[in-house]
Amino acid sequence: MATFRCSASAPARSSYSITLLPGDGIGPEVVDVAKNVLFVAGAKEGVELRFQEMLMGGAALEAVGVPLPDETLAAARASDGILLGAIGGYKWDTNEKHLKPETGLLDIRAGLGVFANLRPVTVFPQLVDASPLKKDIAEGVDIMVVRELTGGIYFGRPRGFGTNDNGEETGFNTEIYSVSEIDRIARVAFEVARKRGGKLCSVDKANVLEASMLWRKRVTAIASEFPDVELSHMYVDNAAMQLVRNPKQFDTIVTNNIFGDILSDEASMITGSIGMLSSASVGESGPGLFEPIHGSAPDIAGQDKANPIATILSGAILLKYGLGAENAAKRIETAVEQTLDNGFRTGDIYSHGTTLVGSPPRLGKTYVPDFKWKIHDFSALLETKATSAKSAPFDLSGYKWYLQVSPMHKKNNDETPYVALALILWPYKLEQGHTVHAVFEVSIYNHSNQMYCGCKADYNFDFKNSYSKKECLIPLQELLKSSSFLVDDSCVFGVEILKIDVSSPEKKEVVVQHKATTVQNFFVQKKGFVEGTYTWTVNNFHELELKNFFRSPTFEVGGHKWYIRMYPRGDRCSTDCLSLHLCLDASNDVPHESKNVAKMTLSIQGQKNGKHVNLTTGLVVFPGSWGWGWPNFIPLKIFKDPSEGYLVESNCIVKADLTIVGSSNDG
Ligand SMILES: NC(=O)C1=CN([C@@H]2O[C@H](COP(=O)(O)OP(=O)(O)OC[C@H]3O[C@@H](n4cnc5c(N)ncnc54)[C@H](O)[C@@H]3O)[C@@H](O)[C@H]2O)C=CC1
Ligand SMILES: CC(C)CC(=O)C(=O)O
Repeated sequence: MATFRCSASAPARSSYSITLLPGDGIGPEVVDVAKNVLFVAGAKEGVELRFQEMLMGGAALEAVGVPLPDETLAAARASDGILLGAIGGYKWDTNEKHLKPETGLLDIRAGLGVFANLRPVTVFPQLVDASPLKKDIAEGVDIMVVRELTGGIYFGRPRGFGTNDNGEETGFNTEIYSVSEIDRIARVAFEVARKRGGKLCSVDKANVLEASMLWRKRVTAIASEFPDVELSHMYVDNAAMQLVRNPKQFDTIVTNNIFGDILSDEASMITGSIGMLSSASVGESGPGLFEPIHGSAPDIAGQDKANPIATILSGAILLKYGLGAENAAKRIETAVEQTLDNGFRTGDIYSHGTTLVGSPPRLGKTYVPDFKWKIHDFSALLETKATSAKSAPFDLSGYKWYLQVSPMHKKNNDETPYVALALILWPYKLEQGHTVHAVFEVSIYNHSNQMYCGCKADYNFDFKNSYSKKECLIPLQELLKSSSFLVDDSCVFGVEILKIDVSSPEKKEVVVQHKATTVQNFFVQKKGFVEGTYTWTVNNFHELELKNFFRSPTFEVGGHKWYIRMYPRGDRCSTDCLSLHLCLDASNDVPHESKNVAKMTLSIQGQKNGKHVNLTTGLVVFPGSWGWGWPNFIPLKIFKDPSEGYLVESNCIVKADLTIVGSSNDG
């Protein structure tokens, strides 16, 4: 007799509503990823998923003052399935019980009547090395923990704080189970065990606790309904030990609420990380609640470190058991396996020789951007070894902006190259003392779900800080292997500027003018880059030093005439540095339709020890452009220090290396 709802038997439909409860900490990060995965898997199998995000936990406390708003419970009840991230955080740890995020979680479980919590503990062969247990112990482990979820000590009454006979403060809880509560979870567990290896181990503390004594009595009684399942009993302290000594002895475990909570966290480590364990909570009727077993992990929240697999797999069980959409679920399971096969790992499951990736929650859905930049022949861009490429400028709200892509950007302490984007504000229009605070989204187009996805960022631009921080979007290897982002060796990047605040002596607010989208194409030359080098020896620096700037003779590379401009005391954007720019000669006629894209390196040669100062950037030759360079090329103190060898007597040597890597046009 099946006593829990499994909608594999529900009538197949093609459209379902899913309630998302992102919650707190890493909850929104992992739910965002899982949502995208669910969307794509569903779409590929003709299953339309309509998502509705509701408040819960600390997020709900902040917004409406309660951890489980009535609307959230109502929306969850009315939907076909619920995907929950995690709740909780330091901020609410000392709140009164009814104002704790955890109370919201207990209330939704009770409110939905999801008394049976199924937690699969499966060691992926690819992750055996990530397990802290020896390979021969961890390999092949496949356990199902069936945890009772709406009874026991988490809900039992009386509970509270009091005073004992000595006048001392006390805290107390009640571990209580009724026969019907035990019988129904036992039946679920026997059903589950019957479909698996046919072995059920009931875990309790019947040597001490009355609630456990009743538990053992009833589980034994229910066993008579399942003669094909072999039942054993184990005390919880022994079970905790056996799980690390010999986990393969277990097939299905059934236990109460608190023991299930603790033992499944322990068991998760056999698989490598708590970030791997999904769960399904089901009741006799109504939608199921699907959630990773981990909490909100405030220690890593917002740091791009969360492992989203537990939530992604919770999404897969939602599809399979919640909606009966087996094929879409299978797609997700296969995708997880392929990701692991391809060697991608978040930090919690990282092992030597694999590729460390951040959880990609940063790739949340973004607006369709103001500025779209399509890079054709992306792999050829990598061959140029360009550290970055810059778009031609686009105009917005009275300023000139650029997008910069760095295809191999490395974060601190992380060897993984990422494709990163930065927004650049052309600084020369900014007055001293003006700061432009821009809130923006940088994104990459996902061809699979036809969405731009990326992350939100903000930056205070001023005339000395014209490049925003580089925002890592996706590991380069992941981009190269994906069919979602890279199509025909092309990918599309974007930036949407959401808000601009200018603080200046006459403080003004700028209304972001969302005009027609600007589109640019960047065609990377597949081979045969045009290259040129020019060396300029300045013989009389001390004489020229009195000028604001001076220039080299003209030289020609790639059909353009160039010269180098030096500001011996720095340009208006520099701070005690020598400024160096590469400029286009006025006689250039730059065509409107297609502009050259180049990589340039300027260097000042070390004449004593061969230690040169080199700086490299990408540039686009567009009508009206006159130069590119660095206000702070080298501090004047170092440049003029005779021991450094950059200025010898009054001589210095400047070199320009130019490579035309492609062309750009307006799309
Ligand atoms: N279902 C839920 O929403 C649960 C919520 N909580 C709440 O979460 C908060 C933190 O509790 P903790 O005891 O620290 O447990 P936790 O599960 O949030 O974190 C324990 C450890 O595991 C790591 N971890 C967890 N999930 C991870 C993931 N996906 N990827 C990589 N590492 C991960 C964390 O960084 C931390 O070091 C508390 O407020 C607690 O009440 C705890 C357990 C369950
Ligand atoms: C946060 C608690 C309410 C529950 C818990 O730890 C869990 O169910 O994993």
